[in-house]
Amino acid sequence: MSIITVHDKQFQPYITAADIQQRIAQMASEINRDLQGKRPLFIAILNGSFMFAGDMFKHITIDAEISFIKLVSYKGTKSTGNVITSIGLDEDLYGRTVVILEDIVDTGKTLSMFLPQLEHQQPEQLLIASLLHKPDAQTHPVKIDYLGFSVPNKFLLGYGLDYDGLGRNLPEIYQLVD
Ligand SMILES: O=P(O)(O)OC[C@H]1O[C@H](OP(=O)(O)OP(=O)(O)O)[C@H](O)[C@@H]1O
Ligand code: HPA
Repeated sequence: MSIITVHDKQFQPYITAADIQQRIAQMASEINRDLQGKRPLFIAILNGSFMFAGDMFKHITIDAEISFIKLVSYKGTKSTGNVITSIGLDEDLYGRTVVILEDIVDTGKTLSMFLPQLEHQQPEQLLIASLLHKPDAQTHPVKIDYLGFSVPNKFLLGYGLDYDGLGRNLPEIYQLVD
């Protein structure tokens, strides 16, 4: 692995494909152990989580379902501010064990705005699995139940994460060179 250029910026190798795969297998085995008999519904948040979700789900050996949703942000009223809603969620979450699959929790804003909408449907359990977390960037509290890697507050690329549309196809994760 070496330094790559995407658009106008340089990125250096940060997490190898092998390390990502190994960590995901460990996360999946924790989930298999914890959620045995619960028939969890995994909800993957597009676009970024598509690779993580696919690789994670291959390691899930208990009965489980998966659904993919896209979050849409729009301007609410003066009192509600910006609102995040989802498209593509057809399942009824009432009484279900739900596991959200995210590629990254950065500021935490996306999930902290969206999770109350899921909680409103009264799932039995609402769990978060995120491949990456930037604790130093977080401004909105989000409790992550299954975490792949805690990372510094630097822009990342690859394995689903993009820089202006490019780089999602990289099998490893790169860090912006500053
Ligand atoms: O914790 P936050 O600061 O809210 O950032 C995390 C969110 O940002 C990314 O999505 P993005 O909105 O870039 O869309 P994408 O998945 O389509 O790239 C990522 O997939 C998370 O959903
Ligand atoms: O570090 C990042 N890289 C790409 N997309 C992102 N979305 C939130 N954080 C990031």
